[in-house]
Parts: sequence; C-alpha cells; structure tokens
Amino acid sequence: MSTQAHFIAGQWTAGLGHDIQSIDPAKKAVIWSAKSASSEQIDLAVKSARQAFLGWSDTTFEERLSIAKRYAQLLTDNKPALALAIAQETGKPLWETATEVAAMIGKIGISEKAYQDRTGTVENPMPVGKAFIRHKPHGVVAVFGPYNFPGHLPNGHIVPALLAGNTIVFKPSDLTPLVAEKMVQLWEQAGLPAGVLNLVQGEVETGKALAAHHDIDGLFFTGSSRTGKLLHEQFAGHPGKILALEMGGNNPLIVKDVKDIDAAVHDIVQSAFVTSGQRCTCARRLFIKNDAQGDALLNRLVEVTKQIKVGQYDDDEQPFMGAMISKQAASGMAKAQAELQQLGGVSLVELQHMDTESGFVSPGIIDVTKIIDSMPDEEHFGPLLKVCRYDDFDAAIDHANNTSFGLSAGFLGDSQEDYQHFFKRIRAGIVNWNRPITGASSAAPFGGIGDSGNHRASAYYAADYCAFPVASVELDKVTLPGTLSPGLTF
Ligand SMILES: NC(=O)c1ccc[n+]([C@@H]2O[C@H](COP(=O)([O-])OP(=O)(O)OC[C@H]3O[C@@H](n4cnc5c(N)ncnc54)[C@H](O)[C@@H]3O)[C@@H](O)[C@H]2O)c1
Ligand SMILES: O=CCC[C@H](NC(=O)CCC(=O)O)C(=O)O
Repeated sequence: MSTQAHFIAGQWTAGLGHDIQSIDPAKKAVIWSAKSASSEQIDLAVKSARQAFLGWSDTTFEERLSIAKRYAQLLTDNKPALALAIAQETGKPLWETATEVAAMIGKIGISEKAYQDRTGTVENPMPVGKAFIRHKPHGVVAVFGPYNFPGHLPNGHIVPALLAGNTIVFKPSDLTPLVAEKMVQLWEQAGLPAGVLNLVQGEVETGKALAAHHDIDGLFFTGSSRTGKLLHEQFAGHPGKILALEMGGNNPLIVKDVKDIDAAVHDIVQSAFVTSGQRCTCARRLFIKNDAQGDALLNRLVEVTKQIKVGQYDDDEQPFMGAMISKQAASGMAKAQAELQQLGGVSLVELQHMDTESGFVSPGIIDVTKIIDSMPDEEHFGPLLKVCRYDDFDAAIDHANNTSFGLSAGFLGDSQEDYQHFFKRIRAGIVNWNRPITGASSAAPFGGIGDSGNHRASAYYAADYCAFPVASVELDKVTLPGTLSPGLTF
C-alpha cells in the first residue's frame, strides 16, 4: 500500500486528488492504493523538473552515466522484488517479468552506446576554424507509460532522456502504479538529484493535465493509438515541442511453404499469445495458404493452442500465459470475439474468460477468411488470433497491408525469394523472417508507420528524440577572413 505516491522535487508526497488503486488481476486483490496527483501537484512536478534542468544538463555525460549505472546495479540487486511487483500488477508469469527486469538493466549499456553513436559530438576540420555537430537536451519532458511493460517501456524513454540531460515528469499507467513507484525509488537511491525525475500518479485526467502543461518541452508516449492520436491533436500548433509516439499495431504474419510445421507453429504461438497477447508487436492476423500443408499447419496450431498452460504468475510449474491486466480487459476480449463471430468469423479455438472476476482468458483462434474485407481494422489487445486462408501470395500481402497500422510483420517460409518479395512489399517498422514478431531487440530501432507511430522510433533510436542537434562553426579569435565578399572594404 502506498500513501506517499508522488515524487516531486525529491520528496515523496501524498496526493491531493481522488482515490486510486491497483488490483492484482490474478489474485483479485488490491495491492496499492493512494490519492491521485491534483493539478497543482502536476504543476509543482513540472516546476521542479524545470528548476532541476540547468543543473542536470550542466553535468557531464559521464556523471549522468555513473548514476544510471548505479541504478542498473540497484535493478540487479532488486530483480526478484521488481519482477514480483510486475507480476502482481500485470498478471504476467514470473519467468517473463524476470526478462522484463533484465531488459531494463540492459537498457543502460545500450542507451550509453546509442547516445554516443547517434547523438555524440562530431568535429570536422574547415579551412578556417572547425565545424562541430553537438546535441542538446530538450528540457523538461513528460514520459507516459503503458501497462503491458510497466518497467521496461517507460524505462526505455527515461534512461536515454536522462542520459541526454533532460529532466522528467513521469506519468505511468494508472494500472501499474506500484512498479513505477519502485522504479523511481531505485533512481532516488542511485543518487539522482532532486527534481530530475518526478513521478505523478493518476488516471486519464492526470495524463491530460500533464500533456497540456505549457512548460513541458516534449512528451514521450507509449500506449494505444487512440490516446496517441489525441496527444498528436493536442500538440498540433506546437512545432517546438517534441512528441514521440509509440503506439499499437494490427500485425500480420504470413505462412507459406514451410517444412517444419512445429517450428512454424511455435513462432506463431510465440507471436500471438506471449504476454496473453498484450504486446504491441503481437501477431493479430495470420495468413495461411489454402492447401494441404496449410490445413496441416492450422490443425497443429489449434492442437498446440488448446494445450497452452494459463495460470498464476507464481505457479511452481510456470504457465506460458498469465492473467490479462484486468477483468475488464479480459471481458473486452470475449466481447471482441463475439463481435467477430457475429460478423461471420468462425472460432477454431474459442477464447474463454475463465473466471469473470479475474483477468484470466484462454487463447482463441478465429477464422475470418469470409469477413477479411469487412472486419474492422482494430487492435484487439489480447490472445485472439484471426486466421485468413489465401490462394495467392500477393493477395495475402495486400490483405496484410490493408491496415492503418504498421508496427510489426512476419513471414514464415523456407524460400528466400518469397521472403524478399514479402520484404519489398510489406509496410511495417519491424519485419522478421522465420522468427516470432514479438521480442524485438533494444539494440535496434523500434517503431512503426501509419497509426503505429510518428516516425520517432524508440529503443536504439530513442537517443534521437531525446536531444536536438546543434551545428556550429567555431574559431577561437574573431578574425578577418582572407578573402572578403565583393563590395566590402576594410
Ligand atoms: N509501440 C510501442 O512501443 C508500444 C509498446 C507497448 C504498448 N503499446 C500499445 O499500448 C497499448 C496498451 O497500453 P495502454 O492501454 O496502457 O495505453 P493507453 O493509451 O490507454 O495509456 C497509455 C498512457 O496514457 C495515459 N492516457 C490515457 N488516456 C490519456 C489521455 N486522453 N491524455 C493523456 N494521457 C492519457 C494513460 O494513463 C497511460 O499512462 C496498446 O495499444 C499497445 O499496442 C505500444
Ligand atoms: O508491447 C510492446 C513492446 C514489445 C516488445 N518490444 C520491445 O521490447 C522493443 C525494444 C525496446 O523498447 O527496447 C516486443 O517486441 O516484444
């Protein structure tokens, strides 16, 4: 339980807003409760970040890095406790939340390299003087996190933003306040100066108030396309503010001519159902060739899916899938399935909301071949895979591209020529061959096109949106040029 839920100007403070709480969706227990930040407290958090900015941006990169390294060490020391908190708030199994903490630790080294590589200083000789390319932090930035990776994804904005010299007001998902609190406590222990990282907790209205604050210089957002678009509209007319949007997807996976059916089924399951389908990169639409091999693959997929273990995050024998984030999210998936069935989709494995008071759902597969042209282009953020049978490879690629999103896409097939054909035509920011489309590397850019992002990829390229470039030509004395412009006399 937490009462002092907000971290403003280096002090843990009780909220002055309304009651908020965090519920463990697997055990159905309240695990955190507090009061949200009031608009005055949000204002104080921005002011504190503004006050801390000059001092923080004046520190050297090495000084900032040494604090980030201490934070990485504290993450390592506290790995089991943080992995448990993530599991409790999200329902994700412990095997998976341990990998989330590992990704958070890995982010520090990767961001250090990315900072040097993408935003370091370049010096070029000139006939007179020198030319420099350097980078400066934007100032005060707001970081918004989603619930599905409550540690790793905000961490993916916070670490590079701090290394670049920005100060931050962090607004985590209202579904995962406990993890945010623990993260910020570790930064505090690592020795981050007061005001450099502030935490305000609350629901949508907290997000709205922070996003609307006149004194933020930018906003780094990971979340749904719906919210991202609202923020984009809100930032219209403010070209001076940097907005990085990491949003959802309606990601396709095409299978064609694979020899090893089990290997393909493995990659499909890993793409569609890991994290109970709650990854932005999860496969939502699966295109399978309409032939005997396609039939065999689909039968095997159905068989394996029915055997997927769903269970408690702390079960001794770990499940593949834990609970979804909330009972509402789980019933939302059952509703989405019912709507697709109503449109003419045929369930091959029915998704079940296993206990309506919890977030547990079993994975589902629905054949949407007959409604592929009429079904809504929506991200159903859970373990429901839509299957479409195709006769023609190019038509399958056209269908795969028939979405306003463009985050991840994959091809499973043994022909390199087919993959190259697919690669040329498919429109997405992450395109994989014979690998799951989830599990993207932090050492690569991560972002999508269309409704999936605004061309500010995160992960390795997060460095790019955390600083702006400054070009300088410099000479250590004011000097008359050797050759004067025509018409000038000295
Ligand atoms: N591309 C990526 O990197 C990526 C990664 C993870 C998740 N996602 C996407 O995130 C979504 C799931 O996360 P979510 O449900 O937490 O997203 P969400 O959009 O509901 O919430 C994200 C954050 O925005 C805040 N927020 C919500 N409405 C707001 C508003 N009107 N104004 C200001 N702030 C507001 C929330 O409180 C939260 O902190 C999925 O769509 C998923 O695909 C994308
Ligand atoms: O839910 C969306 C993120 C999914 C995750 N992507 C990453 O971890 C990107 C790498 C990074 O941000 O460091 C995935 O692909 O599974």
